[in-house]
Amino acid sequence: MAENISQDLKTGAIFYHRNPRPGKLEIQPTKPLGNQRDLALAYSPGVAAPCEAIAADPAEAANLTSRQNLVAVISNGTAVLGLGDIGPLASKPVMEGKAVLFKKFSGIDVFDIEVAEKNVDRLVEVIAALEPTFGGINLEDIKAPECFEVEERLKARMGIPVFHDDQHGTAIIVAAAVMNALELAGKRIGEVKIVTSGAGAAALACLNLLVSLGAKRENIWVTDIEGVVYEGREALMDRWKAVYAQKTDARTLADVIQDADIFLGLSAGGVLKPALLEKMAPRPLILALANPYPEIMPEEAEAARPDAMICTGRSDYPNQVNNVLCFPYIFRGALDVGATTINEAMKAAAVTAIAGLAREAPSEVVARAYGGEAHPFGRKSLIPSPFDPRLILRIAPAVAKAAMETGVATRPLADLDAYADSLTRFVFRSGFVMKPIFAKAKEAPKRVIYAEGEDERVLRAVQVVVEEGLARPILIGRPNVVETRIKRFGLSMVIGRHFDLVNPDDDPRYRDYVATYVEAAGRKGITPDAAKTLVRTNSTVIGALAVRRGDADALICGLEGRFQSRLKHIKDIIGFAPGFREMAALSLVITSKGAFFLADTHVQPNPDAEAIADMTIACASHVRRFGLEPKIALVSHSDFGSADTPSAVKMRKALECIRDRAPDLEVDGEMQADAALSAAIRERVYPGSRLKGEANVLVMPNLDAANVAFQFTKMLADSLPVGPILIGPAKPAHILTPSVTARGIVNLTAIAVVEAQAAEREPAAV
Ligand SMILES: NC(=O)C1=CN([C@@H]2O[C@H](COP(=O)(O)OP(=O)(O)OC[C@H]3O[C@@H](n4cnc5c(N)ncnc54)[C@H](OP(=O)(O)O)[C@@H]3O)[C@@H](O)[C@H]2O)C=CC1
Ligand SMILES: CC(=O)C(=O)O
Ligand SMILES: [Mg+2]
Repeated sequence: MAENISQDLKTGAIFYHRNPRPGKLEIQPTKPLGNQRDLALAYSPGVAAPCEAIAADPAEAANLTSRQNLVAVISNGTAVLGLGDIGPLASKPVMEGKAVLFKKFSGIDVFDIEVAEKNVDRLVEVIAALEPTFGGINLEDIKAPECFEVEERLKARMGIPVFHDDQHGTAIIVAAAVMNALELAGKRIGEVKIVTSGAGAAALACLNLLVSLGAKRENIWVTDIEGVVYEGREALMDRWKAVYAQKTDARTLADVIQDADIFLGLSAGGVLKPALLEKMAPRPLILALANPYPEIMPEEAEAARPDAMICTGRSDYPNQVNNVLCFPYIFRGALDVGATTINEAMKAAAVTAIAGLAREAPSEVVARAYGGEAHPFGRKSLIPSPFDPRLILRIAPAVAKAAMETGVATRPLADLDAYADSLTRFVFRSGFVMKPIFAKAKEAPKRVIYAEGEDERVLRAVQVVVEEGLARPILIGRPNVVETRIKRFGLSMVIGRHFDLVNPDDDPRYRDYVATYVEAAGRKGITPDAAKTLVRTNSTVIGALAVRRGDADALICGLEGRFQSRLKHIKDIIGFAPGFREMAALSLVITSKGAFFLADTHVQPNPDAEAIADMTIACASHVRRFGLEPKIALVSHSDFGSADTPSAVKMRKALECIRDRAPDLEVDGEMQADAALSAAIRERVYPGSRLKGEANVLVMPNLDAANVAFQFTKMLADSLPVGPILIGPAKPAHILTPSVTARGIVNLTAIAVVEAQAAEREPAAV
């Protein structure tokens, strides 16, 4: 079928695999190996200690080696995609590809193992002997019927999960699509007629799973290259296929497709002719899943049957049935509880989780992956997209729970909710650090007004805010525009029910807002006429006035335009919190090495020592809201008095002010950034610093330093930025930057709600 891949894609794929170095994988150590001692720990003689511990107690292998996170993807190359028996060496790019997907989607390490062996007995021996190395075995692209026997025998022999993905991964996704399609068509699984093209690994496994979910064997008609599988047929039969043999005179697909509700194609391209579709039952489900060229192209199927729901294996059409929707996550759940097998209950849990996710509102990541075109649940969105970041969050915990309930978990989890939360590390890297903020926000959600209520990122964020119960959103925007966009982006929130709307073209409070604006900013150059215009046209002004008047508890504005002009409106209208002479911005970067707060990244070009002290003390209370104890470094080019430049002197003076005003803060300076982040380096330049360990708050001498450090870390460390958190307004207000994502807006919303809660308790707290 390779001739059906475009020449452009072929050339691109060869280039991709060849450059900049051959293949798609490398192995990375996870422990340091920087000196003699590391060498002695990692290898001889130190390594003897973990060896002995495992010899004494094999369960220790899960604590002392990478085994519990290591899966073997094993093929003998006999049924590679739809390419057939191209041999183990030629299958290696597919197996390396699976390794990449395992790692990227669920953090699982994989050794791809291509075995030159077709004999079932010998293949089983080779694979069974690998048990000490791995936490699980993913069999791949081994042809039917041998694959059935290989898997059955390995499952019986091995104490770790053995999962032939072409069978069960495919079956799980197909079952989820079938459940959702039947729901939309108003049909019951026990009553539908299913016809297959293909009676191989994938097709038979799909049928077995559908039968376990309620499909009736007598309603299933199997066809393959020899035609209908009937009782008494001798050519190309095996005992797995024979299970579905019908007592019939029908011999071809055309003979059995009459009134079929489901066509399940797992065979070869082009075998389903449009004329046959006309015979199918109303609202049929067509699963044309041969790769890369389906049994029928979706355009042809749709032309013949406009009422059909259509799935293919391809990424360029809706409803892509691809086993990547499942294998990274079913193994994640299985490995995390030390499952000895992947059983029927675990598979059923995965089906339910996938089917359920398709019914949730589409996520921002999915919309971006599909150029803004994500379909809400319906005939074009029967199953989730492979890019849906929620797959791991839904599937892995469901699978882990099912493993525990059926007694196959050797390391059961004490707290499944905590486990589900921990999986956010694979998705939203802000997950852990933001967790306490989200939890606090949900306790007492506040009214947050969004100045750019028509913006796509804001609308997507507000959908999440509503679903997670973080705040009561108020959007500034025109009702018809907001409504149309909600529909276009496939969101489910409803004006008035889930959020409120301020229509800038027509709001009964217009006169009151103008009066408030004149009262707040009349002495700052805002004339009554200017106020009238701005209250109609400037959504930041409207939002800030709503916060000042108590119609909202916090403001989120920005995305596009100038930070400083928004800041001026906030200063003019909301004003300063008691004790503040200036505002400042605290930005958080979450990296693989930890979370670091930087100040002032956006507001004061060159703060004096007093202003540095003000912002440092204010930052400390913000950092505590994240459940973190602030460990603050006043950073500079100078290390504890090594230079007397004006900025070094300023930072030393700032330290004195802070020590006077907040003697208990763990803060020191001035110091270089490496001394801030490494206690060992700090100890060398100044033994006895009050700052211990690694700083988590770095206060910079000026805006250039802070902003450059922030942007540099954001880009080079592949980190996730949160903020900027505006410090110093009388009530919470934040200005988004152009690069913010919907997830970033959700984060800032939660922060604003927690600030509003604090401001309610203690007005000086913002
Ligand atoms: N979208 C997805 O997620 C997945 C798609 N697939 C695709 O499904 C197909 C089958 O894979 P798999 O089950 O692993 O392979 P197998 O080799 O185990 O099975 C192939 C089956 O298709 C039958 N077949 C082949 N050609 C025809 C034809 N012209 N008409 C009718 N039946 C035919 C074969 O019959 P016989 O044995 O008699 O030759 C056999 O029953 C491949 O195209 C593969 O890429 C597989 C897994 C996942
Ligand atoms: C997707 C897959 O596993 C196959 O086509 O074989
Ligand atoms: Mg495969």
